[in-house]
Amino acid sequence: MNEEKQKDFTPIQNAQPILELKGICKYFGGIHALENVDFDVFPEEIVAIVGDNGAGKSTLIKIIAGVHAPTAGEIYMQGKPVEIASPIQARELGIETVYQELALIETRDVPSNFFLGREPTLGKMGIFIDRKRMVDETVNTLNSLGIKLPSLNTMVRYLSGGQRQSLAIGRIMPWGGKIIIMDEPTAALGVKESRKVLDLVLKLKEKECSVIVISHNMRHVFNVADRIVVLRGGVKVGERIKNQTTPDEIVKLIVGAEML
Ligand SMILES: Nc1ncnc2c1ncn2[C@@H]1O[C@H](COP(=O)(O)OP(=O)(O)OP(=O)(O)O)[C@@H](O)[C@H]1O
Repeated sequence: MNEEKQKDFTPIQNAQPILELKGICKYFGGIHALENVDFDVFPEEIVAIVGDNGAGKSTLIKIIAGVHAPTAGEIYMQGKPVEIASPIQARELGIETVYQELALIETRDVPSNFFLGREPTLGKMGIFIDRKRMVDETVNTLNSLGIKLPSLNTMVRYLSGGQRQSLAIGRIMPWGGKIIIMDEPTAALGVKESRKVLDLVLKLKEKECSVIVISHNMRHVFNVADRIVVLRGGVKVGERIKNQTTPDEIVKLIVGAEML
């Protein structure tokens, strides 16, 4: 059972959630990774999911991303029940995921990675790749997000961690996703690079996307999130509007009263 009674966490008055999860359970054999979790995302909102190791954060986003099927519970998008049976279906529903591993190809350049798996082709036969279009669209999207990379011809292996993360985020934009999921986007990044990635997260909101972000970094969470959802042992133990809470309160929810 959720430990807190549902309060009014609606960030936008009278807005309908773009995504609603109700009573989600996920069991891996005897492991209860998620137990009766309700989770909403509103339009143009950044929601942070926080919790200790093993709290169920990744499991929750994998259910939204179509990687795992829930053991029980319902999912609604714009009020309509949906089944997210695969990552492809998630994409069709407008849900895009940037995983920690980023899934970039080190030995290929920026436009090739930007268009990975959806390369535009020339002519009716569709045999030749339209490199000019790839370069133009890559430049346009990166510019519109304020992403600066040293050169488009650079192999991804020579980009910094922050530049890779920016590329991995930027390349989801042309898919037109309305909900962007990010798993620890600032993990292993320095201060300056983290700042750039956090700015990019805020930019996605300006572009009318909603963002679900997992982070262990409380400062980063408080920098970007509108709302913070806390999981502990697979249970949602709290949910706070960012402006109505403190890092201290969130940490207490993460570790639980018994640890204090
Ligand atoms: N595929 C799986 N098979 C079996 N157990 C799993 C699987 N995925 C997750 N679990 C278990 O479910 C629980 C929640 O794991 P999850 O990865 O969702 O936590 P998390 O909050 O993302 O943790 P972390 O911050 O360490 O990544 C853990 O006990 C984990 O061992």
